[in-house]
Amino acid sequence: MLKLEQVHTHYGAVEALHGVSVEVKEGEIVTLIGANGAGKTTLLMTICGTPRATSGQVLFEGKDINTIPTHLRMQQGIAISPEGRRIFPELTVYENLRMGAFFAGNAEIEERMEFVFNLFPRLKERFEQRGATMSGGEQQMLAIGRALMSKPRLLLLDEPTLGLAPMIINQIFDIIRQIRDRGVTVFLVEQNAHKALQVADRGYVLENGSVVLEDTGANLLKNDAVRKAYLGEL
Ligand SMILES: Nc1ncnc2c1ncn2[C@@H]1O[C@H](COP(=O)(O)OP(=O)(O)OP(=O)(O)O)[C@@H](O)[C@H]1O
Repeated sequence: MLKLEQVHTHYGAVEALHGVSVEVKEGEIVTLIGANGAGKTTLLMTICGTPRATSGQVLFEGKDINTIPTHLRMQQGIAISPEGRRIFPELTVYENLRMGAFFAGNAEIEERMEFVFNLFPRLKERFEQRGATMSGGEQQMLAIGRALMSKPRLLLLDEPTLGLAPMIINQIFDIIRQIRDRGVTVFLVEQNAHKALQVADRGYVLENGSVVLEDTGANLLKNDAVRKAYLGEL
């Protein structure tokens, strides 16, 4: 579904990704782990097109999307729940969700809203509440729900459990599984390596802008280098 081949991304003269190749197949949950500053957010944003890859290919369903602008990539079926959630604090839950389906007609919005409320009953209960007044976990649910409102085939999640309490973290991982089971492919960036690899079909380890390991989630959990650097074991 998604294939990055030898992708290089720069911020000005500084190269943040040094020839990264990553694949996400339809129906998978793929996890990307890595230390602070490794380039995880840059990788997700390169898929979205801000910034664009300076060389290499970003293929979505076989087509190179690197030359098309971000909003057209979204129209092709990619959505992101960004780092830090970036919900609209002054808007209500309902209004935030509508912003995620900007180009859809009313009937379609209702259908998508039902899909989101089914996954997140809490959002339905609070649909008139302003974003800013929601708890961290609720805001994260709203950010994921808003991304789902564009009816993506590929959902990119950037650190969805950052700063949340353990119980909420478990809920979010449970919801990620449910999203995949309902037909949306997931590419997940996480610092919470243990849970993120548990939920993953496959995973990648990014270090200093390069992929250094790739394997099934189960094998990465057993890998000595991963256990030492990312799981606090050994
Ligand atoms: N807008 C920017 N301008 C210049 N350099 C940037 C910019 N955004 C990120 N970088 C640099 O690119 C590198 C990768 O950053 P990135 O945010 O992708 O890492 P990350 O793995 O997501 O880290 P974190 O887990 O801390 O979010 C870092 O060296 C960072 O300083």
